[in-house]
Parts: sequence; C-alpha cells; structure tokens
Amino acid sequence: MLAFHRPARLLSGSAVRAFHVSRASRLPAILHPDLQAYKSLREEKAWVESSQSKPPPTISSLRICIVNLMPLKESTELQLCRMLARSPVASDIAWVVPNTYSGKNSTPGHLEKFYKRFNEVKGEKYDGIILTGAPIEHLDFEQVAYWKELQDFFEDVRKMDAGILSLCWGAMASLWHFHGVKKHITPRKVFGVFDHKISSKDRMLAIPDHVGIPVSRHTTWKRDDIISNPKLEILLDGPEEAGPGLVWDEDLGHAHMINHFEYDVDTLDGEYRRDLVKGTPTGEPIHIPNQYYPGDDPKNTPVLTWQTPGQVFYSNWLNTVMHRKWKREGKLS
Ligand SMILES: CC(=O)SCCNC(=O)CCNC(=O)[C@H](O)C(C)(C)COP(=O)(O)OP(=O)(O)OC[C@H]1O[C@@H](n2cnc3c(N)ncnc32)[C@H](O)[C@@H]1OP(=O)(O)O
Repeated sequence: MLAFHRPARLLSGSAVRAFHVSRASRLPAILHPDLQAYKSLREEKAWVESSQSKPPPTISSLRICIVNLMPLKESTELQLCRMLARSPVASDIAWVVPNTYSGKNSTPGHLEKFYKRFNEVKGEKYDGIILTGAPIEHLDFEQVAYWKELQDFFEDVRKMDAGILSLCWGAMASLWHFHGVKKHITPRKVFGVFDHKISSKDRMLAIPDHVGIPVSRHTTWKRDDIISNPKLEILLDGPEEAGPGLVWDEDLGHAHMINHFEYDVDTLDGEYRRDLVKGTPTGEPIHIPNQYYPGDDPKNTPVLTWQTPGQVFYSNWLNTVMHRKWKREGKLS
C-alpha cells in the first residue's frame, strides 16, 4: 500500500524491505495452530508461529484484530494472513465477529474455537483493525443485523486510536459511519481486474503508477462525495466504472480499500462460475470478468498480476499502524 503518511524513515525502510523475500527481512504472523491458514502458510514457507508458543513481542510487533464478516471464513483467513505473514512486522492476530453474528455459512464450531465476540474484546487495545467485506451490499446499512454493534465497535476503535484497514463492504460501512459517504448501486456488477492509478508517489511507496486490482461488487462510491471532504484523500483511483479504490483518512489513520488485493488468482473465477450457476442478486446478465482471463476467454487460466503490489500495500499499511503506535507511545519525536 501506501506510505499513507509522509515518507518517514520508518516507512521508507520497511516498504523497501517488503520487496526482499528472505525470511530475515520479515517477522511472523501469530496464529492458532489448528487454523487451516496456519497449516497452508507453513506449506507455502510463509512465516507463521503458533499462538500457543508465542514468541515474545518485539519493538516490531503489532496486535491486529480482524473482524471477518465474509461467509467463507477459511478462504479469507488464508488470504489475509498470507499478506500479514509476508510483511516486515510481527502480527499477533485476534479474530472477531459481532455478538449477534450467526455465520450461517461457517463450518460448525469454527467461530466458537477461533473467534471472539465484540463483547469479549471490549476494553482490549489493538494497534490495527482489519474489517472485511460481506455479501450484504444490497442492504441499507441500517438493515444489517449487526449494524448498531458495528457502529459501537467503530467508536471503540476511534477511542483506542487504532489504524483501520477496511475492505469492500467494510470500507463502505466505515466511510458511511465516519464520514457519511454513501454507497451507490452500480448499473451492473463491477467485476474483474481494473487498472488503478496512484495519486501520490510519496504516499504510495513502491506501488507502480498503474496497478490492476480485483474488483467484485454491485455498489460504489461517488468521487465527488470523497473529493468534497477535506479529511479524505483518494490514493488509488479506478476507471469510471470502478470508481475510487482506496481512500485515506490521515487524521484517523484509516485506509478504506473497496477492492481486493488479497484475492487468490482463482477467486474471481470461482465467483464467475458461481454466478453462472446461481445468477446474481439483481438477475442481470453475467459478464466475463474485466481483464482477467487471457484473451477474455474463460477457458484460459488467469494470471496473478496483483500479488506483489498487493503485498507492498499490506506491508505499507502495517507500517502506518506501527508509525501511529510508536507516536502514541512517545517513541517518535
Ligand atoms: C461487497 C463485498 O464486500 S464483496 C465480499 C463478498 N463476497 C463473497 O462473500 C464471495 C463469496 N460468497 C459467496 O459465494 C456467497 O455469499 C455464498 C455462496 C457464501 C452464500 O451465498 P447465498 O446463499 O446467496 O447467501 P446467504 O443467504 O448465505 O447470505 C450471505 C450472507 O449474508 C448474510 N446476511 C443476509 N442478510 C443479512 C442481514 N440482514 N444482516 C446481516 N447479514 C446478512 C448472511 O448471514 C450470510 O453471511 P454469513 O454466512 O457470514 O452469515
């Protein structure tokens, strides 16, 4: 991501390190050893450590809370942990859902074993929060069963001065809560890989000027609603169809990312084939994902083009969280 802050020495050093793949330049993600993500990442040779034999916190350790509202929990856990495990900081990860969240598509027992509820983490201090998407963008926010709880959680996060990285529906929910920015239904599903332009090289350290990012949604932000708010800055801007991709709030240290750097190479393929079978909620014709299959032919295997910039994006976000933490703790002048 981004050196959302000015390119201070901490940020530039870490962003550069993110390009080096040796283990020495990274620190682990700390996970429950029974999570599938722990096992898969070990096989991938990413650095994960067991939460049951936790390495002692270092100056480069962060407490990260992931509010995972995605129905397919294990996929999202793996995708997000992959990004955190390849970064230059150690992330001690807590998984959290709202008190009233049922997780109707979750494996039975999964939430009980690996997740905490909002009421169980009340009073905890996290350095960074990741809030995922959820397939509920067709609902008004107030129709979401756990909306009131989420709003209370947002206010707790504001008090703990933690950085937020909000994703897709989570980004829409955050911008609505903190800034009153509305989401709007798009004429058709925005689906595929869309070219985004970075708006500031200083704030987007080591991200290419143009970067393709996976997008899958039926809603968007209006650019004018963001530009007219002096507290918000668009850091990644997509074409008209996709709209702004990443919005940064310097005061609160929040990054609102409406698209999906963390997606696997075949995630959009899976959604496309699911839509062909099940249809979309709006009943619209299913179109081939934009700039995804070589030759726009679904028989061809898609190519993973967003992983490296996506990795830098997540590392940079962690750096902004670290920077905020060190400032809070008086470690920076
Ligand atoms: C916009 C974004 O953020 S993109 C991210 C979302 N993308 C994805 O989740 C991709 C993968 N998802 C899928 O393929 C599908 O959602 C499936 C196959 C898992 C389930 O699809 P369906 O059977 O059509 O939907 P289903 O009726 O199970 O409801 C989907 C979710 O909406 C939730 N939901 C529905 N109504 C409400 C409501 N009023 N308040 C809160 N949650 C609601 C359901 O609880 C369920 O979430 P959960 O499994 O986390 O509990």
